[in-house]
Amino acid sequence: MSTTTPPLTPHLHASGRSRLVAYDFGAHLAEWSVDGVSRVWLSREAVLDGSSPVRGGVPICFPWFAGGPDGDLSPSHGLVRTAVWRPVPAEHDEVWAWEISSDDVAGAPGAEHVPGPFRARYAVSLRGAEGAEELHLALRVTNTGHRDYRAEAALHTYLAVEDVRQVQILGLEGAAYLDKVSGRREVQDGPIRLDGETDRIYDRAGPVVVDDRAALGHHEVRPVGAAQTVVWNPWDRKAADLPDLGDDEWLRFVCVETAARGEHALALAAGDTVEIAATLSHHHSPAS
Ligand SMILES: O=P(O)(O)OC[C@H]1O[C@H](O)[C@H](O)[C@@H](O)[C@@H]1O
Repeated sequence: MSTTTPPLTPHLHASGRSRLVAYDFGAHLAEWSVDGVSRVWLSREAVLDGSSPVRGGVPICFPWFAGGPDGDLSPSHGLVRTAVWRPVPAEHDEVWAWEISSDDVAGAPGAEHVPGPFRARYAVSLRGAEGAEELHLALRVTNTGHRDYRAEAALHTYLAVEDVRQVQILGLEGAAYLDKVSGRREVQDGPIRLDGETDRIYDRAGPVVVDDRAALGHHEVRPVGAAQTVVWNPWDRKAADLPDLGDDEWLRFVCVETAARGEHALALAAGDTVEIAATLSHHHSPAS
């Protein structure tokens, strides 16, 4: 008997200069390219059969980030990342939209850690401002229960870069952050330059500019509704432990994540709806 898992069925969309690929699994936007060049990065070793999370694109983390407030929850980044979302009609400039609720994940591993009943809607939109292509990602969460609770969330964006060692990240100068590699709290001194494993939770939302100097271009991430920015790259040694990352692929991305975790988790009063969103754009020429 064969144990091969069939590949996920992709949604494909092309308009203007943009091309998008997404899956119902995790409501995962896997790729965004403009004029054939990746802007949102996908690992060439990404597992695309639903047996594990997709490495790259924009994983949705909810209702906890990483291992949650105390670091002991699984699956990592919450259980909607590996759940199949229901496509729902797109509105306005949306390309795709999906929904998922706590009922949909009842019984899934980790369901016992869900802080309360919820309904989530996620939409991917393409917006063009003066010929520039912009990608807009919005996660809206409703507390469908009768009790207030808090939940963590993140849009875990993998930005494609030419060489992460030459990138500088602007917009977080002077921001306090938790360095998850050293375990220390620090304050960002000047632009961020990466020179080793980087896993930091900044207590500041963007806008953030990723100056990809080797590619003579820059990304912009403009978040709404979340107070934090996570910057992550595993670097060579940690990358070698990740089976879904090809050799040297760690050079080709930096994650700049729009996040609400820990004391900045989303406050969901009974019946309330909150949204976290991020708009991504890319421009040629270095950031000034
Ligand atoms: O390997 P994953 O579960 O996709 O997580 C990848 C990374 O996500 C975030 O950036 C976290 O801050 C990191 O600690 C984690 O290693």
